[in-house]
Amino acid sequence: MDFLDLPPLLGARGTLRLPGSKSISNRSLLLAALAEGETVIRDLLDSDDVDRMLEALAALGVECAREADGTCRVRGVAGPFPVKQADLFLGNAGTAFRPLTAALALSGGEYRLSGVARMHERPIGDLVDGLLEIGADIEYLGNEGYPPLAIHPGQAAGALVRVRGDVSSQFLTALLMALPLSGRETVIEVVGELISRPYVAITLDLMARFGVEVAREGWRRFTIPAGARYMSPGELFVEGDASSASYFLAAGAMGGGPVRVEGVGRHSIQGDVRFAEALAQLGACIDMGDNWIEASAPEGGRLKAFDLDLNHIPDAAMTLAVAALFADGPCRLRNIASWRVKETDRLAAMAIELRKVGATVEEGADYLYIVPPARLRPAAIDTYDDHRMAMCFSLVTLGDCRVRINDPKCVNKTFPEYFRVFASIAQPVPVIAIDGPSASGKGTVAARVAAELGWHYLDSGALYRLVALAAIGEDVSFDDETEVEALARELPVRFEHARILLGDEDVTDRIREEDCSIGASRVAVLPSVRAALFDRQRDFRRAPGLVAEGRDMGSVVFVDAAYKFFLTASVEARAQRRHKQLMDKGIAATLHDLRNDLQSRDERDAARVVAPLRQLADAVLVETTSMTVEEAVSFVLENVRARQAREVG
Ligand SMILES: Nc1ncnc2c1ncn2[C@@H]1O[C@H](COP(=O)(O)OP(=O)(O)OP(=O)(O)O)[C@@H](O)[C@H]1O
Ligand SMILES: Nc1ccn([C@@H]2O[C@H](COP(=O)(O)O)[C@@H](O)[C@H]2O)c(=O)n1
Repeated sequence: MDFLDLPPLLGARGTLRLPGSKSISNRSLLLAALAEGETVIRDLLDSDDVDRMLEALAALGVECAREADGTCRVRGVAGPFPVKQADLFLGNAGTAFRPLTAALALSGGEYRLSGVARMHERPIGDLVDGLLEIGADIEYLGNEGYPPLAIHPGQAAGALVRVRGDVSSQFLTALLMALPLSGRETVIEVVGELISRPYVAITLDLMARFGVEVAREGWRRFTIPAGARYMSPGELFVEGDASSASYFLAAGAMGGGPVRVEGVGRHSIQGDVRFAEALAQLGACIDMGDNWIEASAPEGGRLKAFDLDLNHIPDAAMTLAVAALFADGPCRLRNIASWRVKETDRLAAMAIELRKVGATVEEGADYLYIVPPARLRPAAIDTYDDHRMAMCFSLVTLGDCRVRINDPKCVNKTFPEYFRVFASIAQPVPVIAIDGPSASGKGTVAARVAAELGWHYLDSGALYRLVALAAIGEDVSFDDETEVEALARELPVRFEHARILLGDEDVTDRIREEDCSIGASRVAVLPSVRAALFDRQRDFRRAPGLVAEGRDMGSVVFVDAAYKFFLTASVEARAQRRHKQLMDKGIAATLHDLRNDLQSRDERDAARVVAPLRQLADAVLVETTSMTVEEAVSFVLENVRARQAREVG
């Protein structure tokens, strides 16, 4: 499975431009298609769901020309679709499937509508029932109440249509947008409590811009006037997506901030801008202009625990489920039953994935109760082909916690550039990677640099030495990959200050002995052993920073390290250093043997297929043959500080 590893973050700050709103993009396209005249839609979202709508409109005889700058010119057909037969595939785009079902039911043709497997699990029966009531002819091609559908020419022209409002507000939206095609006055009565009202408000607002004013009595009764016809407004700007804004605003609130999103603001027609109000209730500092919103952390640093009814912002509410991980107590998200019929069963999916990172979660029929963990746990997050799951869980990284996002391309549904934009505001926990051959002094230098900066320190070679020691203890051959890998995965190691414990035994000095040095370089050639130690090494990356030394720190384990060094010295100098080191510890060794041992270990490290020792193009060379330890440490520190100063400047 394709995945994306995101590093732990120190914080988030910056400014970004949001992609266009999915809800506005797909509604505008359909209204422009049904309208008289050409509509120039600016800042149209470029994503999978919009592509499905554009493909469908093209198949139905509507000319849509999309330009590189996000402008789309739509030549309206001034009424029902001219193409009277079409087979449409609509992926998992609810904003295309539901409105097109209604519009095609009133277009007098033969149509088939299908989608991906999940689309066929998402109910549409309430909308179909409403359309049947006014004389449409619609057939279920699979399960009763669900897509795929066949639409036959019908006599859809009733004066009163009833539709349930408590499953999806898109059913009402679909009827509202399609019924002007009948030309008659039609009343829509909502049965049950209407959920997600702000989305219906977007529909009404856009219909009005296309010349159709709907009379509304509360949220129960809507009247479309007789003779209503859509007229192009000429030009229409798509606002930035307020649901997409939620991830960045939450990042600002959880990661210090400020993070500013441009493209939505106080005049937005999207209900999800009210996510900013919810964040403010959690203590975040929110500022808002006509076309931007900015979020920063609460004064006290930590978000407040919350208990909120989130029916009005069902999509952005998912972001609050992840924000709950950062709250100062248990949180309750209420009235979110509609999550169950979205791209996936979001209530179940969210509960499962929140538990993976350490939260205690109670999943109710229409609520989540989330108890944040004392410390977040790294995890591989499954995304269920749901863009919002992927985007939400990227925020876990703000808890000083790495995270793997499985199937990250699911964000293409609404925000193909999400991870690139997220990286532009993210401040990863910095890593200094120091690689080099044996006895070059990288351990000594790395430990001192870490102490000087107050950062964590990783001696990755110690892990390979520990595996070798465990193999010796269990009488396992260094070449037995399966057995050695099992030892590496289970290694009961603890790093306590300067001591290393294997089980309860202090092995700090033992692993430096000759048999462990040779054993380490033998087990290090085994790919599955390296894989088994991979995450263990990455777990050392914690705020405020990490200095990691070894052979593949910059090339494999911390590829994104901000600072990479290759520390080396002549073989002669290294043999002498090691000799002195051993003499000081009272361990006998000859220079000749040490020299041979170093050379053979280096050759093995450089020749292996996986993660060979080599100097990377982006690593700074530190040639220490004629340097003191202090000089080598200063060189690294000065180089890092100079680059930090350049980055700040
Ligand atoms: N300029 C120098 N830079 C770093 N270490 C030096 C230098 N000069 C002498 N040394 C000494 O070299 C010895 C070997 O250093 P160290 O154990 O840090 O190397 P290493 O590269 O981590 O080795 P290994 O890969 O085998 O663990 C230490 O005793 C250290 O004090
Ligand atoms: N990132 C690393 C670190 C070490 N190794 C192997 O382990 C041996 C012991 O390492 P020391 O740094 O303690 O000398 C070393 O010879 C390497 O074979 C590695 O592969 N990758």
